[in-house]
Amino acid sequence: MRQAVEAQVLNPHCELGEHGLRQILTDVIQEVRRSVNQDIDGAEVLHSLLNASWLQSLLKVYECLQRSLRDSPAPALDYASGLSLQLLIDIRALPGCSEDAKELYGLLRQPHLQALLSAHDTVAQKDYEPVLPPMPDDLPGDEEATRVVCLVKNKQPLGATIKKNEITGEIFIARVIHGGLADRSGLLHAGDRIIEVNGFPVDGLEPEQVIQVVQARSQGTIMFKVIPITERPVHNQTMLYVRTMVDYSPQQDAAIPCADAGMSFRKGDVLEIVDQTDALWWQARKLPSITACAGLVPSSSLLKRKQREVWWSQPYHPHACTQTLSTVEEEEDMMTFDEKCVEADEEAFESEEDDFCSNAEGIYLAGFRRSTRLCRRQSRSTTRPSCHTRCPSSCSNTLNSPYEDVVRYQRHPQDAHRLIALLGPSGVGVNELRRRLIEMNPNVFQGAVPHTSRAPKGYEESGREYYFTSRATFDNMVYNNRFLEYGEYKGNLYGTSIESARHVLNSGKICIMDIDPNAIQAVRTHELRAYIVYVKPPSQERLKETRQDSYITTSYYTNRPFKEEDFQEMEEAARKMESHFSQFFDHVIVNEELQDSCVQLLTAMRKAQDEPQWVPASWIRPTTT
Ligand SMILES: Nc1ncnc2c1ncn2[C@@H]1O[C@H](COP(=O)(O)OP(=O)(O)OP(=O)(O)O)[C@@H](O)[C@H]1O
Repeated sequence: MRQAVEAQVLNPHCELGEHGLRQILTDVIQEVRRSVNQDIDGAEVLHSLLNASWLQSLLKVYECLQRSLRDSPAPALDYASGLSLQLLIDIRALPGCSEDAKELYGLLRQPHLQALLSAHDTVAQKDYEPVLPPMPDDLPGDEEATRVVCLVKNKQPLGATIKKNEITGEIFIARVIHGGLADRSGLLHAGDRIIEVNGFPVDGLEPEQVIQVVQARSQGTIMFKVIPITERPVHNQTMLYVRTMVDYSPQQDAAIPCADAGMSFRKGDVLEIVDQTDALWWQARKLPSITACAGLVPSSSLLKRKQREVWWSQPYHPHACTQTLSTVEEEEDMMTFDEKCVEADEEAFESEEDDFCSNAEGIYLAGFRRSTRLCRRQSRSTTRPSCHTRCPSSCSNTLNSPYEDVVRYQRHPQDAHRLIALLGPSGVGVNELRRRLIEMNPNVFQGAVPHTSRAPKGYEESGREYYFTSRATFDNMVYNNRFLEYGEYKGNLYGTSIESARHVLNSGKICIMDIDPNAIQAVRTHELRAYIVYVKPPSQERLKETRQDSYITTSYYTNRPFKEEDFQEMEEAARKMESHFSQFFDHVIVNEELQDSCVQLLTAMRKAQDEPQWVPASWIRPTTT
């Protein structure tokens, strides 16, 4: 009896159709998922859910079902359309019929009424019930021991992997993919033993042969006879969201149980981990998710292991680890049911150009010092670093872990603003954009005032152009990890301190800084909650067109127009920056037209402060390491 009921549930004729209950349920799930992803205020979610039209429809369906269960309505007759036909014949045969009879004749002939009566008869005769495939004759007497599961396959994969017990030759379901057909049926589980597929006994077959049997029917009903696993493990899955720190391609991973069930990702993608039961292979969805079906991804420990292996094999290409993922021993015998699957001297600069400029209202654009920028550039061009960054305690963890735990975060209007950190290859326009933004909105944006060990000039004021400190004090601040980044240029020390950024944020303004990529980790902290904007150069052609009247800051005393090789250098530097750090970019602006880029930057700023964003979980739940 139970087998028959399960088989009925899976039969396509029993479904309510594309726009029926199933569709409503799918909409509900999507809607709830969207709301959860948005992480908006709980009351708001509840209110919109309760008001939603799909929920009303669902409740109506539920009430009708309840009423029908309670009243068990029985049809007065199940041949209403036949009766109406008889009536039509009788009325037509009447010698002189009344106006009422004529009206009744006209009504009964209406196609809508005939369709209604026909539908009535179908329901009354229970003609809608599924036509099941005949039950196998040789079902064992012990009804509980086996289960017959009919799945209606509509070109989509079945979403399960299988494995063979090499000693007994028995075939088992290895895993069921979340959201796949098998999972949605709720009738197949990891550990179930498959006895037959479409009437073919599968014991002793190779997994590939089982797959061939399944593939023989790409559409329609597929019948499995299984012995359900006796004790299904109970897993209390916690919702986990991660940002990927590496690229992954299942097609290049020989160890994945089933490449077709795998999910590729690029660094920076946010994944929802829906299943962590397997220590090696997790199931995940990429956000924002458009498919309900999850995919296999390596677990954190497995991915770390893969990274280490590549590190050892290619010690001079630290970032190649993410491209060639290979060796890990796996369930060799794992197969899927699916298609193909088997499981400068600053003085000179300053006198020449107002690098440190103030506008008519006396707005000081701190942090634009050429010396700091040149010190950074010098650091990049020499093997001996002259520019250093602070590494917070969580930094090494983030760098080592292929997945960073993230949560949805929206800044509370009363909280300090998030720091905005701009970065990009030298010459792309980071400082130009920052300068324009501050000049346009001096009450909203402000730079962090840098520190220097050099002596102040006559017109300079400490805390305005720079914080002037002695070398010993500067060294002490370095020792105490108080700089986000610092470096030496022409014998003087320059740096931006955490306190300086904090000072701007505490004043209620948005602190906007340009940083070296190596300082990303230093600003991605619980306190500063940096929003990283990467300024990307456009194509070489567009660079040539847009930078015709622009001047590059060189390490010499004068600026000069851009040359072809500057653009090439910029492109190369951008490529490297993206390949090493793109996972940390919250927003990317391709700096073609300055005006457009400014607007884009302003929009990004607003989003960063006012809209929910994925941020490291440690910002919300700070660790005490
Ligand atoms: N979209 C653009 N169109 C035309 N010129 C631009 C554009 N963006 C920036 N520039 C110009 O390019 C030059 C270099 O820009 P900027 O000084 O901002 O570079 P940067 O990214 O800060 O690099 P660095 O820190 O090495 O100086 C400036 O003259 C600036 O006005």
